[in-house]
Amino acid sequence: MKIKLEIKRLPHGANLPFPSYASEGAAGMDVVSAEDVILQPMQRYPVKTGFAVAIPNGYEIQVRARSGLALKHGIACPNAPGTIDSDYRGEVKILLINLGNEAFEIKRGDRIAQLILASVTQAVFCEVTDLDDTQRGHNGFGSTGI
Ligand SMILES: O=c1ccn([C@H]2C[C@H](O)[C@@H](COP(=O)(O)OP(=O)(O)OP(=O)(O)O)O2)c(=O)[nH]1
Ligand SMILES: [Mg+2]
Repeated sequence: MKIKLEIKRLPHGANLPFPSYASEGAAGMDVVSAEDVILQPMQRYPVKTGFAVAIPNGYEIQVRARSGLALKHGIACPNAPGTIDSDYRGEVKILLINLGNEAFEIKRGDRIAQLILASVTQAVFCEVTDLDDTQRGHNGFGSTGI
């Protein structure tokens, strides 16, 4: 089953493909840049996509790096995974960082990241004075060994 997502093209997104799955079973929709950018080593930049979306209640979009760009050029999402809230109506931007040693050139239309539609359950805190006992208790951060 596929969830319908409303998408609005912005003027600078003219003629660009909307995010799409590169294979039948892909988890992420590849998203393309709406601008030419040169990302210097260690530089962060919010890359324009040229569209805005209205995500249904109960869902979010996660922005994740593309593994190929990460492996070959060190292109990562510093906020990984980026979060697009269901009530956000602004332009979707892809926050990238160049962790490589060389400048990385992005051309308008290049696939720069992938978008994953994911369900979200909101929580409400309910304060208590004591939590139930468990075998793990306070042990964490490698307490079970490597
Ligand atoms: O990679 C991203 C991450 C966020 N956003 C947009 C959509 C998201 O709904 C909004 C806020 O993101 P987030 O909650 O991660 O950032 P914040 O620093 O908490 O900002 P805010 O105070 O606006 O929630 O910014 C993007 O376009 N791309
Ligand atoms: Mg926030």
